[in-house]
Amino acid sequence: MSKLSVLQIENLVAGYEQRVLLRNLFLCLPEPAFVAVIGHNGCGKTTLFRVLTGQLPYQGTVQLAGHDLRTLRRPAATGLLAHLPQRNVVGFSIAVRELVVMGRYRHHRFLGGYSAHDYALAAEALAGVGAGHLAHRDFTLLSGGEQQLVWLAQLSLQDADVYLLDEPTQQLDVYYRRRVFSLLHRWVVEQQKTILCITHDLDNLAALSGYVLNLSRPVPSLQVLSAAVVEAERAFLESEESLAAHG
Ligand SMILES: Nc1ncnc2c1ncn2[C@@H]1O[C@H](COP(=O)(O)OP(=O)(O)OP(=O)(O)O)[C@@H](O)[C@H]1O
Repeated sequence: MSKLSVLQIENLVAGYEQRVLLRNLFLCLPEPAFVAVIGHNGCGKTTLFRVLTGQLPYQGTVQLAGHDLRTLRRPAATGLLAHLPQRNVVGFSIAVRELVVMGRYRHHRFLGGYSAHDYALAAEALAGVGAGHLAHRDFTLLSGGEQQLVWLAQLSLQDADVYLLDEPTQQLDVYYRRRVFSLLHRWVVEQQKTILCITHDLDNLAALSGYVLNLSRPVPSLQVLSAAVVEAERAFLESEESLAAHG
């Protein structure tokens, strides 16, 4: 193989005090790729993201675009990684377009305002997630689903190599759920991004191309997405056997 994997994980062990959640995980992500990270509640999906964003100590090796994760102080600031957490709260009134344009923060000069170009990109990003009409609304007054679309628009402006999304469709209705998955698919195909997306929304996965990583499996590994694979993983997650293994 001539090209380094954008994300390479070897023998990763991580968890909390008495509880190891990720045990000897190996992962070599092809680039670009869409990876659906699935598994039971509490199996360690968000914990994996906490490792990748430098919020949790771990054993083993994690390489991001050829850099040892331990040597990267702030992967987001260098454009290697962008992260959309499960809960993102804003405690003050702010216009949607002002929140979205902050996705351009790496291009922003200290004490300088955002440029007309930045705002044009923010408008484009909002339109891309189907939320162009929300640009001038107060973010804090939007519905949970509308807020989630705004976060996705902001994320798309960060222009990172690897995107980590923690249940991005959680609060969305059926139409927007499908729309978000096809948007993520476009980021992979058109912009060559690599996306790890935690989701419980198995219904939308079968139609996508990419991979699934089931962290409830005793030895999780990347599997190529297909209707048959999604059904097999659903059956595994619904089985008593898988719950017993995880309990
Ligand atoms: N700071 C912490 N200290 C101790 N235990 C924690 C801590 N954070 C999370 N946990 C526990 O670790 C387990 C895994 O949590 P994690 O958030 O990774 O699950 P998850 O797979 O993302 O689940 P869900 O699908 O419900 O979001 C849970 O049982 C959780 O209670």
